[in-house]
Amino acid sequence: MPIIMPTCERPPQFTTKTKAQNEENRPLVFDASILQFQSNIPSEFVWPDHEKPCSGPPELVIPPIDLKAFFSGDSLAISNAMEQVNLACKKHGFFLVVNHGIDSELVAKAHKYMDLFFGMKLSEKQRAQRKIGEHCGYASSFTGRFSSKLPWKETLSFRYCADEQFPNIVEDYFVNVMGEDFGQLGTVYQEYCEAMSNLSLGIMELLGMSLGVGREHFREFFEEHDSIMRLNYYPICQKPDQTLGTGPHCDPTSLTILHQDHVGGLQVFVDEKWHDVTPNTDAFVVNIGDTFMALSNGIYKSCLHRAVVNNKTVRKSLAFFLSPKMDKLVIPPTSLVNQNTPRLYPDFTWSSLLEFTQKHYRADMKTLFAFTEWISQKIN
Ligand SMILES: C=C1C[C@]23C[C@H]1CC[C@H]2[C@]1(C)CCC[C@@](C)(C(=O)O)[C@H]1[C@@H]3C(=O)O
Ligand SMILES: O=C(O)CCC(=O)C(=O)O
Ligand SMILES: [Fe+2]
Repeated sequence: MPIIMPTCERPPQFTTKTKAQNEENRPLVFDASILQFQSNIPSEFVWPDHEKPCSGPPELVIPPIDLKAFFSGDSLAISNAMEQVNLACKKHGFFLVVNHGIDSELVAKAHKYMDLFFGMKLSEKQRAQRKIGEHCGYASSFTGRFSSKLPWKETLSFRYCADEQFPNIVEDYFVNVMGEDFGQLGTVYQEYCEAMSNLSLGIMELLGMSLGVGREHFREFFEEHDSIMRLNYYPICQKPDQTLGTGPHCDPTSLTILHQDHVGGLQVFVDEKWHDVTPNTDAFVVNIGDTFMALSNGIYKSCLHRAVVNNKTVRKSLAFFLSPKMDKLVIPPTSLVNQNTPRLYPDFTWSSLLEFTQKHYRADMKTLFAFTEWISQKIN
């Protein structure tokens, strides 16, 4: 059965189809289990020359932050961690954390169950198919959402709420969407999200101290967070220099805690060039997102990053996107706003920014700028 065919009906906003792509009006399907063996890749997956992966990028070398030392109460360790975070977040919004206390067995199980889920037949995975305009569910390269610059990846995204009203939200998601047989898988990701929730609130203490607004400020802001867990699965690609696993972007969310496997592929844009982030399976990658950049009144930068693929092996990453309650107003602490640093962004809710990225704009490196333009036009 032919795997990649011209795209079918025109989803709103995201599709800039040419007539040729619609002539056959046949469904575009990204079935990685077959596509990865095709020597050429379809034009929809070929990125423009200026965005294609570059050969031999330098490695980003930054000292990991030792969280165990920070939480030990040792004043020197605390000031070191605050300084490291402050420098990194003011420059590129990216840092690594080690001695984080997350059970390595739990991380290993989370990766193992990704192999199980994404190794299923496409029709099985499509039982969790993500609907247009929604951010949860299974997506295979967003074929129904975008029509060019398609990412070479499959994803499964689901919600995690740190709210006792939803004590088993992840387990329930898997059982309700995929069936009772997926209960164990749901339990592992429930535990993983709980661990990510604790870790991200701990990092919020460090960020608050490093910005001089106190340990509790951002921890309290995110106490009842409504976050997104995303499993990224990057199939082997025969033409890895033609495409991208995830295009260049800043995460619209607040804080991303990412675990990449041993394969490597994450790149961060620093000093005007792309840098490889060498895999370190004992570390978590942490990056500032657009919403936290607004919360810090632009002092901390939303990290510009992307993911490349390869022709040898599958790559996987686990991304936890910390986000505030949907209706919570994103307003920086008053101490970060003064004559020298006036307000950079308008008040907004996370739900409005999320909706913007899901229904009106493909998140990239200019999302927050485009969003502020969009809401100012809506007001005027
Ligand atoms: C709120 C979100 C939208 C995306 C997933 C989370 C945080 C990162 C965003 C994303 C990964 C940025 C690049 C484009 C995107 C479409 C993707 O490649 O997956 C974005 C996600 C999304 O809109 O589904
Ligand atoms: O897979 C990676 O290393 C990066 C993925 C990413 O940036 C994302 O999902 O937002
Ligand atoms: Fe990202």
